[in-house]
Amino acid sequence: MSSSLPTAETTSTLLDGFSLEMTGKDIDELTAARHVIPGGTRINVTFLGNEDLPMRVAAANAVRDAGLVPVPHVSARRLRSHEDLAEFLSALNTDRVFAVGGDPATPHGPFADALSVIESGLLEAHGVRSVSIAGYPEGHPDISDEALWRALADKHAALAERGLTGEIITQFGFDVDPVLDWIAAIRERGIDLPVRVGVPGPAGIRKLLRFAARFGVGTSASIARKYGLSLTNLMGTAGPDRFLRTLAGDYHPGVHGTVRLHFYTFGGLRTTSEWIADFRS
Ligand SMILES: NC(=O)C1=CN([C@@H]2O[C@H](COP(=O)(O)OP(=O)(O)OC[C@H]3O[C@@H](n4cnc5c(N)ncnc54)[C@H](O)[C@@H]3O)[C@@H](O)[C@H]2O)C=CC1
Ligand SMILES: Nc1nc(=O)c2c([nH]1)NC[C@@H]1CN(c3ccc(C(=O)N[C@@H](CCC(=O)O)C(=O)O)cc3)CN21
Repeated sequence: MSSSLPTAETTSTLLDGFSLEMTGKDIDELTAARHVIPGGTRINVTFLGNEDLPMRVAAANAVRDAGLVPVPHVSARRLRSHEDLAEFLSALNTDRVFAVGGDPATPHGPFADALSVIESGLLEAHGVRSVSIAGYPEGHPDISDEALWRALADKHAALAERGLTGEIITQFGFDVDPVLDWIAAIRERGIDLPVRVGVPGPAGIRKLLRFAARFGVGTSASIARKYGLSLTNLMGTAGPDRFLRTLAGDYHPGVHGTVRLHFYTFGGLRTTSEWIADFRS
């Protein structure tokens, strides 16, 4: 892909409609960040092992009370039963969710993958109208590319059959090239869902490398250099400015279709929100 220089306009357009992510423990962060987050911004709320239902519902309600749009995660493998899912959805009272497989190596209940949550019918039965699904430009450490491609096609078809709108949220990464190559590949496979490119929010280099290692995200020396991650000065911080400029420069609507941004905040919802406000100004 020929790298072209991004204009301020293409970079700003790319940032339109960006979404953020928080965990159930980040409500104070949300309150602190509220003044720099545009009204109506979507905020994904994680579904992690160290959170419980009341925490997840409280976080989603805090997002709504702040005039923002919660997108609660539903981690298939962490659900203990159909009732567990039904109880969660009725407590959330949300019209959109992010349905994701979940990190447990073995499912805690009847759902082994996001497709089975979609096919349960429980989402639309509880008022959900839009379902985000996960995407892996760089593959997944424990799942074959073939399984990921098949699951993506099955989820895309299942959403269409059920009249549910959707989008794809990609795993964060530090290298734009595999992201745009992957988006071009899904378009060739007829998957036209909007793609929210996962972007690491600004954070300490040590923290970025720790989460990259935890989630199987590539941080080779060449990728680190491209991103501006110094692997020697681990005391420093790094933001996604180069990543976003490269993405804006190499993005072609005719090839890649609708692309937006999803910022993973790693506990830094306020830092990320302020960084985005500065980057846009
Ligand atoms: N923001 C987030 O929370 C994100 C989480 N993930 C993680 O990526 C993995 C896959 O998620 P999806 O793309 O929604 O997959 P999926 O639910 O569509 O499943 C795709 C295929 O991988 C298998 N699979 C799913 N999770 C697995 C796991 N933890 N270990 C082994 N096999 C698994 C499924 O059985 C299925 O065959 C999950 O572990 C998920 O937690 C990925 C991206 C972002
Ligand atoms: N495979 C996979 N599983 C995931 O759960 C996952 C991904 N990928 N991709 C990116 C997002 C980011 N995720 C997370 C998970 C936990 C924290 C977390 O523990 N945050 C702490 C503070 C962070 C710190 O300071 O270390 C918090 O309190 O929010 C953050 C992001 C979950 N996500």
